[in-house]
Amino acid sequence: MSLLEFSHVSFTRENRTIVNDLSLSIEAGDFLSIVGPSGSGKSTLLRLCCHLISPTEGTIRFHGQDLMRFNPMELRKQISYCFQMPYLFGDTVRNNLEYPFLLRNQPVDPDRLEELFAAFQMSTNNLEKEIQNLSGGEKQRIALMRSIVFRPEILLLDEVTSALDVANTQIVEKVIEALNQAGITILWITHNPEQSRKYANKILTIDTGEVRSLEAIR
Ligand SMILES: Nc1ncnc2c1ncn2[C@@H]1O[C@H](COP(=O)(O)OP(=O)(O)OP(=O)(O)O)[C@@H](O)[C@H]1O
Repeated sequence: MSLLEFSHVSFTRENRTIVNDLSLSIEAGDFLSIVGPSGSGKSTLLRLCCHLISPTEGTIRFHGQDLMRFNPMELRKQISYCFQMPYLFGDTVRNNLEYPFLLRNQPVDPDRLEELFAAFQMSTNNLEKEIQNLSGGEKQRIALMRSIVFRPEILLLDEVTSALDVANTQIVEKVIEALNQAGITILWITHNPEQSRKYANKILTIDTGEVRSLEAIR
């Protein structure tokens, strides 16, 4: 059984088909790069994966069960989505990184937060920084940290290095590679052709909402 399976999925809005009859199987441990022109439906595909939107037609199965039947809040603990435009809330970085613990009624684990900052080669002093004072690249990394405080089963990444310099892009790539090596399934939208081939075992090319190719490269 595939971990996540799309069969004949379409998504239509305002008489426009954004995803068209898409079928795709994602296996546990896959590292899938998603590429394709702007507006081809890549983000829409990720939104479908964690039930931020529902298919107009077709079925998505997670562990063999209809994704629409999972409680969306519970589902998003297992399938975590890191948005293209980092969405941070509250006043400080700490508010954002403590939120996943609150959601699970668990005490905040300072060691886990330290471990995350160490992985991203950032100082824990950033915890007290105000969101409005963060750079675009800092926001991107804090949003990514928040998505992985608790390791999800599937991590959905939407151009998460677009605001980062070369050095920080490499740091983030290594974090993501390590997560995949630890068994987390990754679906990663990237516009960078080199990045798309560096770590992935499969490359999905979509265009006008349809699968153009699914290439196994490892
Ligand atoms: N809920 C919606 N209602 C109407 N149009 C939508 C909706 N969601 C997406 N679209 C449109 O569908 C198309 C595909 O959008 P999507 O964000 O999935 O593309 P993308 O491949 O991720 O693009 P980019 O690479 O530029 O981020 C776009 O033209 C977008 O405006």
